Order: sequence, then structure tokens, then C-alpha cells
Amino acid sequence: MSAVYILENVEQILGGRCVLSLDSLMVESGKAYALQGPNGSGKTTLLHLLAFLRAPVLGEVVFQGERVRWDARSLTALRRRVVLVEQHPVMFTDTVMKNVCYGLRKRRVPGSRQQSMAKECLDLVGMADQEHRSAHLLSGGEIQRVAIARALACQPDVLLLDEPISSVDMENAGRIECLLEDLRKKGRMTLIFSTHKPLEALRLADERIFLSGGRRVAAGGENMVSGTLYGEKGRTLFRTANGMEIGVSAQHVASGQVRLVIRPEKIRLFTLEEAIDKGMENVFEGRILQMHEENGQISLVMDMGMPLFVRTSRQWLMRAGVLPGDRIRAAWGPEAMDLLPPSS
Ligand SMILES: Nc1ncnc2c1ncn2[C@@H]1O[C@H](COP(=O)(O)OP(=O)(O)OP(=O)(O)O)[C@@H](O)[C@H]1O
Repeated sequence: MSAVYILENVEQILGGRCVLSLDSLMVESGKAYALQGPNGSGKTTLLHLLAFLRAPVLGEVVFQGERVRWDARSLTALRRRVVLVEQHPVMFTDTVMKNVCYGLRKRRVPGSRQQSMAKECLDLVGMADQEHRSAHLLSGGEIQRVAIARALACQPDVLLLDEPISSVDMENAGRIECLLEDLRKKGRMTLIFSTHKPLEALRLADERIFLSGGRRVAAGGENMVSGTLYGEKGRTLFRTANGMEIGVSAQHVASGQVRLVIRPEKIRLFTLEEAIDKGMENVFEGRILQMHEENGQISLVMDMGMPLFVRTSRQWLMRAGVLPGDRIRAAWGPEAMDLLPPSS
């Protein structure tokens, strides 16, 4: 597979502050990527850079083998190959059809062809029968679907989406998920979308990119849960809002509201028949919800009363012979946990 983007030593400064700093990032053609990270971690900033909407202050971007020069002429050509669907897309006060044709008109596609291309794309997002409706009267989820149709009509090489599912109802979210899944399977365009939902990222992406404070980090935020710390019989316990209790060992003496992170790579998995290793303060049984191969490892989600993300080896999976739906046990010691202050 060829690289569609290569970023090197890229920095973005906004409001006098460095909000994005990436040593290197390679995006392969035809794959689906999820951008994850807490609020303000730089996901939108990175999407704007990849959409050629804002040049980085430092560093180099290579797109489809050519260094991006950021001058007006080359940007016009690049923006024809990459389309961004913003988190809250703007609709023109016109019909759905006219909105979908917008990009095609700008690209000077002949009028007759515009209609048929737009119809095809409205069909893909399940809005073919809505072409005459006024776009500004659509619901948030419908707007998101029309915006995706408008982007697809331009037949971009790269489709960027800023939190496409976060603010839409379940029905629209389901339709958008199916569409992204379909596009990913076809592999004709590169997909990059930001999300706050780890399950969605795992389900829809070939690779996940985690950002924190504008930097790429190994992983994070997957098993981050808010709750209360309290002491009981010489132990310190963490209680989640839905009443789950997790032992966090006596070395954590603080009490009150905190966030707990359980590191996916430090969790050990056991079949129900296996003996649990010594020193495991927490042992939970649950059902496997999802499994997914990622960068040579297995990412697994288990339902233990909350989704628990675990990174394990292929060898463990082969040996255990378990499948989604099977019950297993997850166990971890104090080294797998970090306590953070509550989010502001
Ligand atoms: N135009 C701007 N001027 C100054 N600071 C900005 C500007 N745009 C974004 N920022 C800051 O840059 C940082 C990264 O913002 P960005 O929107 O990329 O984060 P994000 O990961 O997409 O967040 P969210 O999940 O909340 O959408 C934030 O601290 C934000 O306040």
C-alpha cells in the first residue's frame, strides 16, 4: 500500500500556543483511521491540516508522493482530492439536491451529470427520497448524512470526518456507521475520522491514532473512568458512578473524585478454567464483546459492567480459543492503574 500522507516534524501554533506537534505520521492509501484523544488534544487541528485548510507553522507534509507547497494554486488542486465533513456542516438555504451538487458545480461538472452523481450519493446515505426538501429544515443527523453525500459526490481520494456520529441520534448514527463500514471495505478512498467513542473507533478503523496535548501517544483514554476513591478495611477502593468497585491498592491514599485509567496492555486475560496469577488485585469475569487485530496485536473489548479494553497477543488468543460472546476473566495489579485528577 502507498502512503497518501507523510507528515514530518509538523507543528501548529494557534493563539500563541503549540496545539499540534507530530514528529512523524504516515497515512496509507485506502485504509480507515480513527483519531482519538480528549477534548482539545488536536484532532480537529490535524483534520484541518490534512484538509489543506491551514498550513503548519513548521514541518513538511507530503501528499501522494509530492511535497505540499501551500501556495494558492497547488492548494486549489489538493482540495479537490481531499474533502472534510465538519462536525456541524453548513447547509445552504436550498434543496438537499442543490446542496449535494454544490461541490460538483464548483468543479464545473456538467449540469446533467451533477444530478445523477448527486442522486447516487444521496442513495448511499439513504436520503434519495429527500432530494426536494429544504436542507435548512433537516435534523442534525440528516444534515450530517447530506454533508457526507455532498463530500462523496466529489469523489475524493481522502474523506475526512470530524466526529461524524457524536451529535446525531441512534438511527442516523447507525446509518452513518454502515456507510463508513462500506466505504472502508471498498478501500477506494482513505478515511480519517475523529471520535470520542472507543468502540466505534475499534469497529470502523483499521488503525487508531491517539493524540494527547497535540502529540501522538501510544494509546489512552480507553479505560478512563470517573469515580470516587475511599478507604475501607485498610484498602483503597475506587467506585464508579454505577457502583462498580475496583481495588487501587493502599499506596493511593487520596480520597474524593478522581479518574482511573486501567492500561489495556497491562491487563492479563484468563480462560474460566485457568488459575489467576498471584498479585492480581482485581479479577473480573465478563463476556467478550469485540476482537480486532491491530498492528500485530489483538485489541479485545470485554463487558465487565463497563467496556474494558485489553491488548493481548495472538498467541494468547490461539491458546485460549475464545470468540466474541465467550466468558473470560481479566485481572490486573496496581502497576496497571493510574489515578488522575477529575476532569475540569
Ligand atoms: N483558532 C484557534 N485559536 C486558538 N486556539 C485554538 C484555535 N483552534 C483550536 N485551538 C486550541 O487548540 C487546541 C486543540 O483544539 P482542537 O479543536 O484541535 O482539539 P480537538 O481534539 O478536536 O477537541 P474536541 O474533541 O473538543 O473537538 C485546543 O486547546 C483549542 O482550544
